Amino acid sequence: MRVDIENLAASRGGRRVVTDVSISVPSRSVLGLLGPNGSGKSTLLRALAGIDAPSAGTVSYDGTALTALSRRQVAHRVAVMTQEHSEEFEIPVLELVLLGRIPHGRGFGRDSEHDLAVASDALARVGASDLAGRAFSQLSGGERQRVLFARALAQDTPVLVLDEPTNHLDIAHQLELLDLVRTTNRTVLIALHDLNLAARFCDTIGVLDNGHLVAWGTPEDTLDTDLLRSVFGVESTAVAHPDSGQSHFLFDSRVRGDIDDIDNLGTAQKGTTTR
Ligand SMILES: Nc1ncnc2c1ncn2[C@@H]1O[C@H](COP(=O)(O)OP(=O)(O)OP(=O)(O)O)[C@@H](O)[C@H]1O
Repeated sequence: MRVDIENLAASRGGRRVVTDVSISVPSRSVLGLLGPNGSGKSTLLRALAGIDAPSAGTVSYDGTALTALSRRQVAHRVAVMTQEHSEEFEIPVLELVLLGRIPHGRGFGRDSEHDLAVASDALARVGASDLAGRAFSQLSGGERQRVLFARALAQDTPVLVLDEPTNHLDIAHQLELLDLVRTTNRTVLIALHDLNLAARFCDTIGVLDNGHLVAWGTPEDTLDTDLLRSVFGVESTAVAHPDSGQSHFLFDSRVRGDIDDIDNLGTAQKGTTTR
């Protein structure tokens, strides 16, 4: 399913925090959103998933504006994994994953064999079958993240919106989840902080800075040391991966003078006298 974003603006708390974003995301491709803290990634994703109405512009799925669809129709098209989730879910993990089936069913307690099979399969795909009977509230941060990803998969939608789905995961589970994202055959809109993983797993990268889309294209065309300096305020070195040849960024330092206190701390810890 194609996702078109045209001249989108979005607000949080009555303040406009995303301005004039236009991107077209082809069906079954992965768009990675990058940007510093507070640059508007979550706000943009909320608008793309129909959680918040945009303050200007449109989001359409295969040519139909999200605002023209009912909540149920939206739930058939997009599954969302946001950063906010209740820590208080006392229900067992399998029940939580089954909540992803609600748009397909007729109500609570009416899960079919098919729903159970889809939910169990989703848990297996994230390597969390052993957690099925555990209370969600008693899981670790990374376990919760994998279970919530399983719920999104179980919703069985052509579009997935994922807001930093890997931030609690160990490296093996980060790679596993992003492998699933790549091979899931859906249109995926994903916010990430790890630039190297984003470059490896996303077809297209969009870089937000202070609510503006400042770069958009393939990872190779988009990410370079100048952009990382101007948007993230870091000095970096690009090296080619010995096998794939793909650029990999080594982060050297904050741009000098950007945060003096941190610079001073870093210098003191390294025991150097140069600044
Ligand atoms: N519920 C809210 N009410 C008011 N302002 C908000 C709210 N949520 C976010 N904001 C503000 O909107 C701006 C964009 O926040 P957003 O969460 O979209 O950024 P982000 O790029 O996802 O950040 P991060 O990388 O830290 O998750 C920030 O200035 C933030 O303080």
